[in-house]
Amino acid sequence: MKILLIGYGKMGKTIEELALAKGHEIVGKLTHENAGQLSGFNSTNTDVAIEFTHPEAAFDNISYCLKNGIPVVSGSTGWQNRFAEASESCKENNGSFFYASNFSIGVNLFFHFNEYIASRMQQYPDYAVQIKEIHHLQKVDKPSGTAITAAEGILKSYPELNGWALEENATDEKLPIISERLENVIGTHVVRYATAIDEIELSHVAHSRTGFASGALMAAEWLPGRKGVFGMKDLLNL
Ligand SMILES: NC(=O)C1=CN([C@@H]2O[C@H](COP(=O)(O)OP(=O)(O)OC[C@H]3O[C@@H](n4cnc5c(N)ncnc54)[C@H](OP(=O)(O)O)[C@@H]3O)[C@@H](O)[C@H]2O)C=CC1
Ligand SMILES: O=C(O)C1=N[C@H](C(=O)O)C[C@H](O)C1
Repeated sequence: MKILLIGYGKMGKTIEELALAKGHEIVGKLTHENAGQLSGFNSTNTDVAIEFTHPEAAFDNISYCLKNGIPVVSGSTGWQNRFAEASESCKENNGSFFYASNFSIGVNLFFHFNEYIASRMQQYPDYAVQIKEIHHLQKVDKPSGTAITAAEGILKSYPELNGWALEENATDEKLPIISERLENVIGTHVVRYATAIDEIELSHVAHSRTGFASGALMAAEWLPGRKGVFGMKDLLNL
């Protein structure tokens, strides 16, 4: 496949390595410096774009692909306020759009178990629920996209909670998310149910970016030829 990498940072480079090993061709590698070259790509020279950039850049990159007939896989986080608009653009353009806040199979299993555990724990109100995420110092958004997806999975079973909030802004009716930034942490997520007596935790710890990159590549191989908005539940049948 002819793959366009929109974003050639930590994720773009890891995806490139896996894609080349699988015999794919990289037709472009876009960063801040050459972002203007995006206008040279279209459905005649690109089979699929993989977009891992920045909260400020993701929506425009995805829109460009959808308007120009390029199936697009995006993992950028921190732009969820425009996700509905991107989905609408996908419909209007009869496009192909795959989004995941986290592409690793392990995290998607974690999401699945998280929803099940929340549905059971909701019956034990003594247990206070919270999420903690830890990432490297370069991460620009907080909380992580993964923590937000996990929060949404919990909130389905906790109608008494009115959304999530970062711990520093949380009130009693919000699901608190603690965000920590530490050197060289790839991505750690923990859901904790605690009383004064004991606690129960579900955690996922990424040891490298390979899981994110291989999931994104799997999505890129799967997407072309399918029309609509898709996610990991579609790919993994979870
Ligand atoms: N869904 C998932 O599984 C995962 C998601 N992520 C998310 O992916 C995103 C990228 O992460 P990561 O690779 O670690 O970040 P990096 O900062 O390492 O790389 C970002 C890349 O995007 C480029 N970029 C920024 N703006 C634009 C633009 N307008 N057009 C083209 N390229 C642009 C940067 O260019 P330059 O270097 O010139 O600034 C850089 O090459 C983040 O939002 C992160 O949260 C990360 C890991 C997994
Ligand atoms: O920025 C990162 O590095 C990561 N971002 C994603 C997120 O915000 O959830 C996924 C992963 O945790 C790594």
